[in-house]
Amino acid sequence: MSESAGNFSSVPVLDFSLLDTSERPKFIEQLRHALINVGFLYLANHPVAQMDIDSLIEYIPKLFALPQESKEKIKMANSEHFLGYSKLGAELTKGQVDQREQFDFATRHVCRWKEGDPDYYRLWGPCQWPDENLIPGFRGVMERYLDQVDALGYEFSSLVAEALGLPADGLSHFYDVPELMQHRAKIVKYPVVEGESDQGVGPHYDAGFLTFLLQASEHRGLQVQNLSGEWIDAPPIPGTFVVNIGKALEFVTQGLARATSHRVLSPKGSTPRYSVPFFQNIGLGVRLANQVLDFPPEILKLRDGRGSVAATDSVNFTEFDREPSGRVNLIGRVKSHPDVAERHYPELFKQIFPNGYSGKGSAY
Ligand SMILES: O=C(O)CCC(=O)C(=O)O
Ligand SMILES: [Fe+2]
Repeated sequence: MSESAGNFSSVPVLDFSLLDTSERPKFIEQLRHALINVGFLYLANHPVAQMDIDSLIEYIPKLFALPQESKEKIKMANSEHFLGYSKLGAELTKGQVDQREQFDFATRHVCRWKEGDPDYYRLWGPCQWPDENLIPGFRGVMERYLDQVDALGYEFSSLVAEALGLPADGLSHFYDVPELMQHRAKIVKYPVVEGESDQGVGPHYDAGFLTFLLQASEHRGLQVQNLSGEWIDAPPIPGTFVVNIGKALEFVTQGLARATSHRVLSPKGSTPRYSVPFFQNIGLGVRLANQVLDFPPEILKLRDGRGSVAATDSVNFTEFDREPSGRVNLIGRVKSHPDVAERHYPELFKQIFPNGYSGKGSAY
């Protein structure tokens, strides 16, 4: 194993409350290290209300316990926005079935697509919510949660800018116009599985800027890959988010902020693992290749000292060098959810799956 700084053996914990103290520079320094060398961090003492988090965590088993037919009523296949319910085994990562059941939600948004617009404008739109009578109060709690993580995401990206030697608003033009932004979140159940595969979700990168992950039960399972390719555990730490970097942020920071490959193993024991990842997006029309940022040489030096990333199984979202962000996202969605794509994006589906979808294709 090489000695480079990127060969981390655990994920650092950062204390958000330092920002209001004289120790602010320490936070920024730790953030810089985590961005460049790890690509993952835990965020403790963050501003999202613990009461709302606790209440969301309480709702999750109830959400999955809804009658199957009421879950199917809001299935993702209904939605050209890829929002809604996916039953166990409906999603692929790199052509392998993920053993997870999930609901995809998003921050409030009205679809802006109209005739003649690029098809990726259809990616964003309203959520499908479960019947309020069956799970009273859930929608309100989830919306409050999404609003708060949304705000944290913007605040955090200005800290990322600062840590990498940019002005605090150095990344904000990627967010387009806030009213036109939509961020997505999943509520996920990883059941205990019997059989050969323990792929909760296979090795992958996230697409966007930042991901804020709530580990909503006590199970281990999340693992992140260090530079030499070893899988490092990121067990749940109560009261924290796991924050990681997506491919878009890696691209625009010239690899300073690392998108780190990660996966989830199915839980052992007798109870399911639950999690809630929130994916912070950038504007659909932004072409990252046209956005060149100027980083101080001493920061770029830290990246160069890190060493390069070992070969990894995660190969998704490689199109940022030529396609607008929305198109990269849409391609990712088509590969993960071919059934939804076949229904709503038949042309693109045919391009990506020219021989149809066999259940074993070349999907992520
Ligand atoms: O469930 C988790 O802990 C992580 C999920 C994840 O990495 C993803 O959905 O992108
Ligand atoms: Fe992920």
